[in-house]
This record gives sequence, C-alpha cells and structure tokens, in this order.
Amino acid sequence: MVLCAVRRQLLGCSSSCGAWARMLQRQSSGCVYSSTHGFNLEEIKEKLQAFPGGSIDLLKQESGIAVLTINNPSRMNAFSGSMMVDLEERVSQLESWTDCKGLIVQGAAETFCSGSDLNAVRAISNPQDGMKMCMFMQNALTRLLSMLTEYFTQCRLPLISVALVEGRALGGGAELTTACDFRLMASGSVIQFVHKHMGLVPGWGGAARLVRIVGSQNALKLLGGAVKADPGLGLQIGLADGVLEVPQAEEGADTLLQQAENWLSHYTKGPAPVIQAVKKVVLSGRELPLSEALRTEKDVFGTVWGGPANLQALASKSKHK
Ligand SMILES: CC[C@@H](C(=O)O)C(=O)SCCNC(=O)CCNC(=O)[C@H](O)C(C)(C)COP(=O)(O)OP(=O)(O)OC[C@H]1O[C@@H](n2cnc3c(N)ncnc32)[C@H](O)[C@@H]1OP(=O)(O)O
Repeated sequence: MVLCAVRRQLLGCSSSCGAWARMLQRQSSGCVYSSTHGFNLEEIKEKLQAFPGGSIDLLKQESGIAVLTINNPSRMNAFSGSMMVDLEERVSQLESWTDCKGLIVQGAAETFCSGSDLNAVRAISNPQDGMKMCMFMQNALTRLLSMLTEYFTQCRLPLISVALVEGRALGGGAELTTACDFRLMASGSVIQFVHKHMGLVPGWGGAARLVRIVGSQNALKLLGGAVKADPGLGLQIGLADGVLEVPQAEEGADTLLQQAENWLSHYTKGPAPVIQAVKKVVLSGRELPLSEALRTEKDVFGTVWGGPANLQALASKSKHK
C-alpha cells in the first residue's frame, strides 16, 4: 500500500491502487486488452488456429528494414485465423529486433489483403468470439504501430512502417494499412473500408486510426460510403503518402518493393538508435499530453546525447572551429 501511495504521489496518479496495478499489468503486457477485459491470449489463439490457411512471412534485412508479407494468394490474402496468430508472433519477433529501423507491409501475388477470411468470419460470427478476435487484432495492430494509449505508454516497436498497397486492401486489409505510419499506393490500387457492406464497422482499430490519419470528416465519408480510395483520392485526403508506378515488364525497372524500400530509406538512413529515437519522440508528441510528451522527449534525448552517433558527428565537425 505504501508503494502505491508513493507511486501515486510521484506520478500524481489519483487512481486507486487497484487501478494502478491493473494499468501496470496492462502496461507491462504492452497491450490494450488483458484479462481484466475478459481477454485470454492463449484461449483466443487456440480458437483462431482452428481456421488455418496462408501465412504471415517476415524477412529481416541487414539494412534494418524488415518486410512483412501477407501470404494467402488463393484467398486474395484474406486473413485466416492462423494468420492472425502468425501476425502477433511476427510483431513479437520485431519487438525483440534491436537493429530495426523500418518495416514494409505488403501482400503476396500483386494484391494487399481482402480482410478477414469470410469462412472464419462465418464460423466465429457470435458476439463473444467476434469480440475476442477484435481484441486480439487490436492488440497486435496497436503493437505494430506502437501506438501509445493510457495503458500502452511505451514504444516497443520504434520503427518507421510503410504499407505497400498493390491491388486491393479491403475491410480488415484497409484497417491494416492504417496500422502503418505511411501508405504507398501502387497505380491502380484501392483501399476500401467495405465494412458497411458487411453490416459492420471496423473492429481491428481501423476507425480510431483512420480519424487520426485523414480527420473525422474524411473518415466518415470513407466508412459511411464504403468509398473506393484510389491513389488520387488517397493523396488528396492524406491517406496515401506516395504513389508508385507498377513497373512494366522491361528489364531493370525497380520492383514496387524496391521503390518502397528506396522511399523508406530516406527516413531510416542513419544509426538504428537514432532512427528509433525519432519514432519515439514523434509518437509521444502525437499521443501523450504535452507535459508527458516533453518528459518522454527529455528521456529519449538522454539516450542519444553523447552517444556514439552524436560523438562521431561532433568529431566530424571539429574542423568547423
Ligand atoms: C474487421 C473487418 C473484418 C471482419 O469483419 O472480420 C473483415 O475484413 S470482413 C471481410 C471483408 N472483405 C471482403 O468483404 C472482401 C471479400 N472479397 C471480395 O470482395 C472479392 O473476393 C475481391 C477481393 C473483390 C476479389 O474479387 P475477384 O477478383 O472477383 O476474385 P474472387 O472474388 O474470385 O476471389 C478469389 C478467391 O479469393 C477468395 N476470397 C477473396 N476474398 C476473400 C475473403 N475475404 N475471405 C475468404 N476468401 C476470399 C474468393 O472466395 C475466391 O476464392 P474461390 O471462390 O475459391 O476461387
């Protein structure tokens, strides 16, 4: 009890010990949902594994840029239950990759993702199972984007991410694009929140993130109208951060993935600790109250001030006396 009182005093936290303990437990688990929400990770993983098909493949490269591929081409890269479990495990792998700087999320076979596997959706269409799948995917995608919430106040995946959208990103696939910092759309591609046509709204956190990306009016139009956002509209409303030309068959043209890596490398060039610090200070500036954001910035600044990259930069400028 004393510890709670001290912690409350130090942090000005007026919450009860119980709430603080629950928050710490959620914070330490790094997730939005925990057992206090009736969320049992192992139970939902077992249920999702019952719907096999496809995979989520992860390639970690020397450059510090990883490539995550949604791989279920026979189903337009629809997310089977086992792919949802794969995704959570790949996020955990990325969180333990200390040299990470960037991530590109793409789909296999020239398309992005057509959302949840409808066969799985039909089988778990009861409210209880739907809620559990929703909480599972929200936890995984919140960690992927390393969004800061009142429970998840530590950036565990400080990399800069890009959704490389080719073909179609529909439903949960559209939501997955919003769990990346940037979206690069190939010519002819479409991002469409088709949820309304399914009698649904986003459940993987896509609505909350979409409002932050395009604003509430544009989000209302995209969701209310199930609007097909092509690259032109995407650029216009800020949903897309760039448009890539699909390379023709001629030899030597950069693939879409190479174009995306070239684009991302402008922002990930430099030592991993510095790039990771950039993501952390931007995240906290975006999502924390000002005083907390300033404290976080101070703390992150302290991790790079006088560090190897800083000292090397100073040494290289020593001739400028
Ligand atoms: C939280 C959101 C989340 C949820 O509520 O759980 C969702 O995402 S719900 C799902 C939302 N997604 C959709 O509604 C898209 C459904 N698919 C389509 O509309 C079309 O397939 C397409 C993506 C527009 C492509 O159309 P087309 O080019 O005509 O190809 P096919 O329709 O023949 O598809 C090829 C093949 O792929 C199978 N497929 C496609 N999408 C899915 C899917 N989401 N789930 C399962 N299977 C899917 C489709 O059935 C075809 O298979 P075969 O019939 O065996 O050839």
